Amino acid sequence: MLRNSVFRTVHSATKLHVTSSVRHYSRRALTTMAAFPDLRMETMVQTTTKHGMDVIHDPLLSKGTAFSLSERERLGIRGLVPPRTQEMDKQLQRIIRNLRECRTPLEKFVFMTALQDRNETLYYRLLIDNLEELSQIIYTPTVGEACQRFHSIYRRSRGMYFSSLDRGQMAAMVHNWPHDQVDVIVVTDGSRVLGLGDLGANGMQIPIGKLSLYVAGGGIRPTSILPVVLDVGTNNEELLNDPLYLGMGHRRLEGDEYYSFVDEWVHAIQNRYPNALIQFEDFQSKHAYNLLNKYKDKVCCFNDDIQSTSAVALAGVLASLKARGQTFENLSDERIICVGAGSAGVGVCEGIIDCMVEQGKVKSREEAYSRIWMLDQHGLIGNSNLGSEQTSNGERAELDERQVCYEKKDMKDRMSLEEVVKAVKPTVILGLSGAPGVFTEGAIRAMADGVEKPVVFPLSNPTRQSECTAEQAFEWTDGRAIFASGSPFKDVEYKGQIRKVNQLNNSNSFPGLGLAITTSRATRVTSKMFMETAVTIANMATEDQLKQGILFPGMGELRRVSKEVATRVCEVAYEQGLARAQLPQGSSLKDVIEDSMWNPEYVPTIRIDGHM
Ligand SMILES: O=C([O-])CC(=O)C(=O)O
Ligand SMILES: [Mg+2]
Repeated sequence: MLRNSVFRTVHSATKLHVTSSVRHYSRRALTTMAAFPDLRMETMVQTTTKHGMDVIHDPLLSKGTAFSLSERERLGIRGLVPPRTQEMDKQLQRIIRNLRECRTPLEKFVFMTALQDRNETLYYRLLIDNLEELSQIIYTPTVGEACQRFHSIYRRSRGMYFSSLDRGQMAAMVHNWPHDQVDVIVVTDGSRVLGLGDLGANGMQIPIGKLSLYVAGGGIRPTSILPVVLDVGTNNEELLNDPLYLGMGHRRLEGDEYYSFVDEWVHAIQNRYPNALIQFEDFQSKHAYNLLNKYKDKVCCFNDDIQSTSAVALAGVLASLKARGQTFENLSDERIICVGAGSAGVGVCEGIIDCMVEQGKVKSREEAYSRIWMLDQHGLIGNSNLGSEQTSNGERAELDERQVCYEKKDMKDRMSLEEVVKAVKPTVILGLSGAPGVFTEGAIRAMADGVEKPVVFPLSNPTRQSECTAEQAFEWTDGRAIFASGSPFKDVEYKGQIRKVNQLNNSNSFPGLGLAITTSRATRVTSKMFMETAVTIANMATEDQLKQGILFPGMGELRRVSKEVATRVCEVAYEQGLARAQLPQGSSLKDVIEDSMWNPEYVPTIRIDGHM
């Protein structure tokens, strides 16, 4: 099958389809290929200048025991691997057997990392074929533990680190990355890793995990991704005092120093990879919005925690409307409580407000704000002139301009969740607090007293940080809840009946977005793209699934979800005049998207000399 439309015209004369690693293809190489029996016409090939052990030890080239005899001959690896050539299915059998012998999720994580470091094709095949199970290892929740233990389990480098030692050097340093084409970069400063707080340079596992899903779910090429940590220090005392910690041993840069550091990095990246999509990930709230606002109109970038979380949460609420026998237009009639007023909480609520305003059923943005009650760690953002409940969480810092919009003038400040629930009778409760257990039994039972089908979405990650468990949600609502969580839970048996859980995670959104940006070569990421992502995801479940409480396809169908999302986002990119790629004539957008997705399979490797 044709993999990359860019090469369609270049190679149509030779009827030869090549992988994107092949940039320049000489007549000599073509003649050489014809001389080898495993290279048929109508096949894809990859080329390398490497030889011998260097091929075996390059995870992007290695096929382990799957090199054919003629490949072994021409790559100089005859005798360097066991004699029997094994097909990928046999390799997978061995890998799965070994994986099953790992006792803990963290052991599985280390095992998966080792596989990725040996043979990326096999790693992605295994991941795609077992996404439901293995996303829980390489992504949330296990990736959280892997970050906490990063400096203990560290084996081999992956990605790039830019530290406070590198100021003034970044424009040169980016050229150390070995690939000329980079489509997607995920960058973190490790300051708010999932709901686990400041983990400094240990946060590297997050960009690596996210990018694995870009490849597995969104079909981005493994050579075109770049995981990055901006090591601006850490304020985590435990890490600062740990001699094995691998990041910079000083406190975080702040203020101008911090922003000029990030600025230098963005410029360096723009210089070498002007077309790359930059995903800001797990930045603490105080910087997340500032960085997004600074770069979103200048650079092709977005903030995953603000914008993807917002898209999937909106998708969840919209799909839940259908599951409750209503339509998307009923969004403005919802009464929504959001627990968590950080960048994720505010981002999610802004997405919902944007959608209410776009639908035109509210008269003003202010009216839309009145549908959402926001709580932070101190309680409701209410009116302190009406009195204020004391909490044990110290003083509340001054609210920022985004949080202030949610202030409820007619309610006492700092009311507890349970009090707010009793006063408001919410239809939806969202958790973006990173605070495990804040959805208390009293609050959820009170919610279930007020509505027939309470929508309960504890979205904090990893699983241990979830605002409540799936079991609790069903127990406390007499099995009536519509449930979605950020990290995976198992379906729940309630009074002999199965209650369905949904995983409502950013991963439903970002791989498809990346695929769309890469295919269309869009120059910017817009809020319209996220809103359409939400609507696309919300339309994916069938009537039958909605009746069972399934709001959208699970992680196992990430490739299908990403394809749908990418198709719609691509359309938006063209509608908004942001796309630069010329689409091939006569193909549907969906086919172009499908064709551009990388699929892990072994293709014949040929050796070329470095001068071709
Ligand atoms: O990584 C995830 O599972 C979702 C996310 O971005 C976060 O919780 O920060
Ligand atoms: Mg995140």
